[in-house]
Amino acid sequence: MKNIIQDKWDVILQALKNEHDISDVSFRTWLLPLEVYDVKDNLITILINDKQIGSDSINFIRRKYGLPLKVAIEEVTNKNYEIEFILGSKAEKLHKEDSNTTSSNHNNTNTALTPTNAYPFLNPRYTFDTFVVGANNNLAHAASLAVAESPAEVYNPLFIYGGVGLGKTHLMHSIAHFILKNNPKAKVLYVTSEKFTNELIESIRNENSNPSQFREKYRNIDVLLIDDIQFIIGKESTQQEFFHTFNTLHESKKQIIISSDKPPKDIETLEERLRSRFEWGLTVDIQSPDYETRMAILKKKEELDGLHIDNEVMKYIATNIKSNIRELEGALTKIDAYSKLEKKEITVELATQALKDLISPNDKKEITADFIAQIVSEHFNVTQAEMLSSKKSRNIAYPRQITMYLCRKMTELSLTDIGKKLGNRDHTTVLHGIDKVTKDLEKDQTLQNAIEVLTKKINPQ
Ligand SMILES: Nc1ncnc2c1ncn2[C@@H]1O[C@H](COP(=O)(O)OP(=O)(O)OP(=O)(O)O)[C@@H](O)[C@H]1O
Repeated sequence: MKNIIQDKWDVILQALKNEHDISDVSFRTWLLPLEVYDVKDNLITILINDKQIGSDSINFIRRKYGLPLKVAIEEVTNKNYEIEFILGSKAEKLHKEDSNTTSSNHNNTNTALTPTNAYPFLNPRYTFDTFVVGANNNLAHAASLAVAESPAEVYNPLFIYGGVGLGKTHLMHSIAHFILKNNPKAKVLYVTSEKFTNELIESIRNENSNPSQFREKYRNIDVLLIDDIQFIIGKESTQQEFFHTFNTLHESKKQIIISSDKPPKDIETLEERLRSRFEWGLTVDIQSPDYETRMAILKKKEELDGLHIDNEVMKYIATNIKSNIRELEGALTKIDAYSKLEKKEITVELATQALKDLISPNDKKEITADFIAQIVSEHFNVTQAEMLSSKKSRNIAYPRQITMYLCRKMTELSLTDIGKKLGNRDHTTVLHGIDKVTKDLEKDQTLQNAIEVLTKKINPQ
């Protein structure tokens, strides 16, 4: 038989949401999955589904939502209850004895971040709202959201790892957006470790610039998100500088979020002192998505891009592209472009034709010019359309030349073929581009770093 709390549970949650202006994603992640497990006298036991959000979430939910939930219950029922949270996985073992370990240790202090200017570069599309949660990433998602709601209070640092193109950057940008939305004055800095390295090199090399400017920039922020940390590995001076940045921020209770392709223990050349610091907080992983999640991601992308693609075609893509979400999304874009170019309706047959380079029968993926162009354009924040256009401004022409260089190095394509793929350019233009990049590489360390990062992203083995 249902009790009054269970009867009114939806009303209680809604009251809580409205009262505290809780975002939809936070509501969906933390509150909707809560279940009333038991009500005895004035003690309500609430079940947390730790399979979905991880057992660490119990402390976060207790701290962040314990008191507001208690108040909402009192408002709706006119009765004062104590509440206690338990993990779903431990529920069977529960001794239902009276306990006062409820929200009494709850701490509702609101730590507003120091108001200063925010200056991140963030992709507006990478938010929690556009992030599809599945079994492969639910723990990473929950931990990211907890950090976004309570920076420097829960997991510090938060270390997110996973294979190429599985959503690490998307999650990091989501955290930054969320924090800035709550507090537009927070100083949030998102950088790739490559950029961190380049800026450090620049500050050491450039006589006019003062190394302390570099330090000031990195140590006077509220939240540092550093993406693809694996690329500073092996660079001793960068590791050393990062170590000091980390310590300064951590000591002054600033949030640090790090992403990598491997967990700290598997990064061979990582200095021991950094490794142990990375493990101070919480380490979460993102795995390859299962079929249902792949379908959900494709549907989300279809909706966001305003495409209309037949379900059978979606199934074809989701069945055949398994391990990389970037490729999954790229496939959808490619099919759409192919159908426009050929002026044909999108069918499974057309999809098979359009994706023949991506989906080969023995599942051995070819590195294509399209894929290289996609990775390079993401890296330099230009669109693929701009890359293929006739624009000659340096910020577009240089990534284009880098694409030419990488196509030459990483594929079997001829100069003529590369030119065709990159907006129908002739082979002398391609040759010129490749020569330029080759020459620059001899002396430009920033470019060397970029090529190293791009090569690893294109071909992770
Ligand atoms: N769960 C998800 N829901 C929706 N889109 C996703 C999801 N995961 C990844 N994506 C999309 O897949 C693409 C690649 O993701 P992202 O760049 O975040 O991967 P990454 O793990 O940082 O890759 P890399 O290791 O190459 O840096 C992005 O366009 C991102 O929006």
